[in-house]
Formats: sequence, C-alpha cells, structure tokens
Amino acid sequence: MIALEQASVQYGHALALGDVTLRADAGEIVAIVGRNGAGKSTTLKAMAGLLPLVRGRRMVGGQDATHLAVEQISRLGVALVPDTRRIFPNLSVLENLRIGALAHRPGYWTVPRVLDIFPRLGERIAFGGDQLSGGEQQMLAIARALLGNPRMLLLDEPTEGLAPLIVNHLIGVFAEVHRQGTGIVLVEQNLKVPMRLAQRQYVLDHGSVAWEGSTAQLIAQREQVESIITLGVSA
Ligand SMILES: Nc1ncnc2c1ncn2[C@@H]1O[C@H](COP(=O)(O)OP(=O)(O)OP(=O)(O)O)[C@@H](O)[C@H]1O
Repeated sequence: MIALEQASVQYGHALALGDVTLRADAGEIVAIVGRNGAGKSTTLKAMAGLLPLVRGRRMVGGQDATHLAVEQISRLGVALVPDTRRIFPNLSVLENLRIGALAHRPGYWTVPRVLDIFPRLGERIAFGGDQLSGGEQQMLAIARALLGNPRMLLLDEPTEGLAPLIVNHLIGVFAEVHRQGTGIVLVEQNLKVPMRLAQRQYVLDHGSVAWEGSTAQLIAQREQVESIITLGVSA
C-alpha cells in the first residue's frame, strides 16, 4: 500500500497540497484526476518521496515513510514513471531496458516479458531513445519501471498526447500489470482512462481532495464529478 495522510506540500512559501489524504492498497488501481495545476504531479512526487511533506505522513507498505529518502522508498517497491518519461536519449532501447533490469528486485517482469507485452520495443531494440516516437518513449519508460518489479507503480499522465490505438494498448498493459499483482496509481487530466481501469478515484482541485469514491459511485455522479474537474468545487 501507499498513502498520504493529511499531507501538505509547499514549493517555497506556496502551498501546493493542503491536508491531502489518499491511499492505494496492494493490488488496487486508483486514479487521481484533476485539471492543470490541481496538484496531481505533486501528489505522486510526494508519494514517491521526491518531495518532503511540511505536515502529515507518508505511508508505504504499512510503514511510516515520511522521513525516508527516495531511494529507500524505491527499495520498498515504489516506482514512478514521471510525465517527462526520463529515458536515456543516447542509449538504445535494449540499453535502457538493461538499466531498468539492474534496479533491485527480481520478480515476474524480465526483459523477455516486457518485450512480449511491448512488441514495438522489440522492433526498435537497437534504436536510440531519441529516435523513438512519444508513444514508444512512454512504453520504454513503463517497461523500465516494470523491470524493477515494483509493488506500486505510479504513472503520471501516461496516455497524454498519445494516439487512441496506443492508449488502448497501454490500458491492456496496465490491466495485465495489475493482474500480475502490482498496484497502480494513475494520474490523468480527465475521466476517460480512469473510468476503464481504476476501482477507486480521487478528484483533486487546488491541492485538495474535492471528491473520492468508487468507479460505480463515479458513474452515478458523473456530471457532478465532471463539473468539479472542469470548474472546481465551488461550481
Ligand atoms: N517546482 C515547482 N515550483 C513552484 N511551484 C510549482 C512547482 N511544481 C508545481 N508547482 C505549482 O504547484 C501546483 C500544483 O502543480 P502540479 O504540477 O502538481 O499540478 P498537476 O495537477 O500535476 O498539473 P499538470 O496537469 O499541469 O501536470 C501548481 O500551482 C503549480 O504551479
């Protein structure tokens, strides 16, 4: 599991997250949805230990991880795929994957298995990272994170700007990753992908949780939730 409990995060003196409580249990897919600037990336970075909390607690695997360094949190099985993708542009696809495979834990995900789930990467195996399309870079970033065999995979807007065919493929990949026992925290700007994948959803607005519930509750209250996402809680 991974959780923030009444957590606040500041950039300098500016409060980016205020009193946020959210959690994802092992084996769950949880989505965090909100428009630009709502605090989604900040939430993921705070979960992964890349940002300190000014108040509240961070919990990982039932343990208080508030004061752990990012490397220690990573060793507890937390992997973040940032929206910037962070692949090595001057290394080949295979070299990028080998670096992912160096990271800690052995487990289900191996280089042959990630190439099986991302056949496109197999076709591009000798290409440089900088020769890949946006979708291929996203696949490589996800594949590299999987090779660390994380317990919780944190994905920051993984489908943004990608063609519908690639989005559908990624949805299938995330479902398979979940079937293999990894929990997922999925950040997206709208409900499209979260509605198809997640069991529970949080809507962020101005650095606070503005709505939370199951996907069934979301479907029942869709109009209200859509208006919170686009207009804010005061709408
Ligand atoms: N490095 C930073 N320094 C100062 N302020 C920041 C920094 N990163 C984010 N912020 C501010 O914190 C708030 C939350 O930003 P965050 O990136 O978490 O939002 P987001 O929901 O992920 O948005 P997006 O969809 O654009 O990625 C915004 O007001 C943003 O301007």
